[in-house]
Amino acid sequence: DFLPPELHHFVGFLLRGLMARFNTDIKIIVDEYDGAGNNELYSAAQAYLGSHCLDDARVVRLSKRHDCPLPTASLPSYHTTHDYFQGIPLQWSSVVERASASSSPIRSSSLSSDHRYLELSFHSRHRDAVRSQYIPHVLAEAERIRLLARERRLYTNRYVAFGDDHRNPWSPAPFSHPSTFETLAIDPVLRDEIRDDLLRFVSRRNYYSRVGRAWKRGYLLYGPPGTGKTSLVAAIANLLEFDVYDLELTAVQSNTSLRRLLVCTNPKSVVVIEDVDCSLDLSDRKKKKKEKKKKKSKPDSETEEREMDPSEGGAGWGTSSVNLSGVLNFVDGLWSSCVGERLMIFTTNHPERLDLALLRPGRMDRKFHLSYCCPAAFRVLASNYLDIGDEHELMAEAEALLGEVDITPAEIAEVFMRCDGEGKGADAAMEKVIEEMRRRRRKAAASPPECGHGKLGMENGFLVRRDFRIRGDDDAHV
Ligand SMILES: Nc1ncnc2c1ncn2[C@@H]1O[C@H](COP(=O)(O)OP(=O)(O)OP(=O)(O)O)[C@@H](O)[C@H]1O
Repeated sequence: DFLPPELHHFVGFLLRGLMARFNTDIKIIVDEYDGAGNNELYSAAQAYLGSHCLDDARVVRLSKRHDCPLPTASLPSYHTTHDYFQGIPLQWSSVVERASASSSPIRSSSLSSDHRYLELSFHSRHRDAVRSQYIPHVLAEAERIRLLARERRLYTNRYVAFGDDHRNPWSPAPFSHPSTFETLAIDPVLRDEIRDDLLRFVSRRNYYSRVGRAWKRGYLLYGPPGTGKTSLVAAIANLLEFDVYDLELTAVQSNTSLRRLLVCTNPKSVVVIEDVDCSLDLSDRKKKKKEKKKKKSKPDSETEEREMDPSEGGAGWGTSSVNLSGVLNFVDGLWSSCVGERLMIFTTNHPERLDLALLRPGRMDRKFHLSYCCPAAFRVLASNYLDIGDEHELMAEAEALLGEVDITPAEIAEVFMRCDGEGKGADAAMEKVIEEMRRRRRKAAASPPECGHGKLGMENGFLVRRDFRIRGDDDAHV
């Protein structure tokens, strides 16, 4: 009190200098923000200290993120904990400076008004060991803790639709589609083949890394509408307990956005693009070139008409500028180096409209044809919807008719749904379906064979396109 303020300052300065000579401790300050954003070292140290504190500290701060089943621990503010690394005693303190008390330039650049930091103290003789070994150790441990938490994530699978929130384009919801491989009415051989392929895929983490391939698989599900493509996607997600990312290509602005979306997906996910032939122009480039040539040779008025035809699609439908190259990269680009297994499923009613580059193995590893209802699939539907089996008196007739007419599982399911379950209702439902199939058979017998061109088929497991035109019964040009 007797000293003038200037002397105060000077004496304080001298005393601090003197104490520093005797004090051999060193302090490292790890700020929460580093001026440009979050300081990764701060988060890593908090994760490291959290797991450390859980073991022996008297006070621990716990928090839980919505997508993580386990809470994460950290060192509470204004608390201190001790650590030993290779015999070096270390002390960590969590400090918060209120806005008015702090003069840090970093605080002003952060969003929070408080300045949070961790203070690491240790003896000066350990300076090198701390810098070159302890800090990397903290970072590595934090990464290990992060991966462990991720692995322990509960995969109650989610349905994630593509939304318009720019920062979080995927809007998740719990996935609870009831479709399973047991309820699916498809050829049992095909069903088992798909199931085996999926189970082999998910169990082959090491195999994929050994052969130098990204751990991903692409499926093309093709076939007429109502044959169970969407139901199969749901059954796959349920079988593997994967999240479903439902992507609407036309809603994606650009190839870059498409890539960004994919990077935002989690491991153990199915990315689905339904009716891919309808969303963008991903048609065969060779075919398009031929068509262009044809167009040039046609009169002007006809050309204009074709240019206006929206059914031709084309990159840039609506406001989207996603094109074939973007989709090819999306399916098989460098993004696939993202950690974890991913399944990509495209569905279409018209596989012949897709560019062959999209169909090649590596992009579409397997192509599954879901076709009209076969007898085995019919039995599954009859059992699920009507609770009847092979012994039903009309079963044999229904199965015989299925060999003659095309009817989809969706159409049969709809007839079954309209009747009241077991007993008389089941008989009536069977009769209705049989009547409908008889009607189709009569119609088919009365009408001439259909003209068409460009058919798709499977040959030795490969998708093959045969360009041919049928003009009549015995006038087929291949
Ligand atoms: N194979 C099937 N097994 C069981 N149910 C089916 C099957 N196929 C169709 N269904 C029934 O028909 C409805 C339509 O099926 P789904 O949407 O899976 O067909 P899709 O092939 O995806 O049709 P689209 O090509 O028009 O999208 C579903 O609600 C489902 O109940």
